[in-house]
Amino acid sequence: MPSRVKMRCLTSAKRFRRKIFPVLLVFCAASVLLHSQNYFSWTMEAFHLRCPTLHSLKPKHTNIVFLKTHKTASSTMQNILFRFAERNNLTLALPKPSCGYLFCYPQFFSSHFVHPDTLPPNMISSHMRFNKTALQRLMPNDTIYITILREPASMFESLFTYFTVYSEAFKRVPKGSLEAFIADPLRYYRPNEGNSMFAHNTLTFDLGGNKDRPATDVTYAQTFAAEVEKVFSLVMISEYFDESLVLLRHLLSWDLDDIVYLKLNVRTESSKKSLSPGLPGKIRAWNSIDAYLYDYFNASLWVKLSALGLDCVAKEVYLLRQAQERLTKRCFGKQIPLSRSASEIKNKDLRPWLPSNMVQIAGYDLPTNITNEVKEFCLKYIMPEVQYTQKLLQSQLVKRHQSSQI
Ligand SMILES: Nc1ncnc2c1ncn2[C@@H]1O[C@H](COP(=O)(O)OS(=O)(=O)O)[C@@H](OP(=O)(O)O)[C@H]1O
Repeated sequence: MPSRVKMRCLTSAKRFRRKIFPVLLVFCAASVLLHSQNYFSWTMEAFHLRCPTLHSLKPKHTNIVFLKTHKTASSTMQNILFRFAERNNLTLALPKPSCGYLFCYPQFFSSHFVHPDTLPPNMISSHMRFNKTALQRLMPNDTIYITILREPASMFESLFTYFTVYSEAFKRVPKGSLEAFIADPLRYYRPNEGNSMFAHNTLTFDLGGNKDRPATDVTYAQTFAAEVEKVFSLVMISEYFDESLVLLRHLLSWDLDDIVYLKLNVRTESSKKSLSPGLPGKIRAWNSIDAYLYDYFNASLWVKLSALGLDCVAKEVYLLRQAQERLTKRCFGKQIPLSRSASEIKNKDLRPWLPSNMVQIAGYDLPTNITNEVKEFCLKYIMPEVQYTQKLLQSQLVKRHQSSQI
């Protein structure tokens, strides 16, 4: 070979090696990440593709009030917060035993309802009737307030079925007929009797508002929505749960693994009633303040999503769902989790609380052939609210006891 040609070959070989080296490096790094035990984090790289970069140096926000509204996917959201609090060694304000697993609802929240050994808190997320002043006194100054709403017709159908035996109004209705109730609600509803909040504008009540203001008082609904907006940095929407979580992740500078979840507190198909045409409109009219709030915050959710970029949101939702599929495979060995009605679940700690035997709530059982490490990991995702609350209270009491002995 002539020496000039030889020289050219050697130079291009060097150039090739120089080019291939970074490619190989990237490939190796990707494959190490893919096969590492860190299940979800690798997707974070892809995350930044179409999204405004998260301020990676900004610490994750940890001081949070989540107002847990009724029948809105709030148990699923609470489970996300419970796991986050545990992983990050945070203090969660929990109800004192005499309040049950909620903060003496339906009374307005008071710091007297908090178990003293769960103070001072970083987070609070159990059912309560919202009381801004009491919470602002209890929580750190930089606390971020979040809540969740659901479309009023499907929410009311869920409330009606779930609280059939708790609400006097619902109990009065012949044959437990939702149609009969909504045809003439004032025949069955008494505003001042126990548990009346499950039968009229439940979201408004949970948010601390007046559930019984007349539907004609549109100014009340408008003023109330504006007040809620001033306090809550994010109002999630149950129908767009994953999109809401993307906003939450950006608001709090959290990672993808922080928002991965499995659905909790889902009724079995046999416990759901379909709504005949015309019924949703009547339900909205009866719950007119809730309907106003829902429309208002659904619109503001989409303004926020658009500001983040719908492309970015779609990408993150896709990655979240992929992470969920991997979680499901890891915990259940297949694509679809072992969801079953509460009575069929072998492990008592995994049976969701049932308000009566007239409604069936699905929960999860774990396969028997998984390692203890996987079991420990998966249990947290599927543990129902009551059992997880007890577990967290126990572990916070132990921690408090240990630190008082040092
Ligand atoms: N991720 C997600 N997205 C949308 N919807 C979801 C999700 N997780 C739970 N759910 C539905 O939320 C309903 C239960 O709500 P809550 O957990 O707030 O109920 S409770 O008040 O705490 O009992 C319950 O609704 P119904 O099944 O119609 O009763 C659940 O199916």
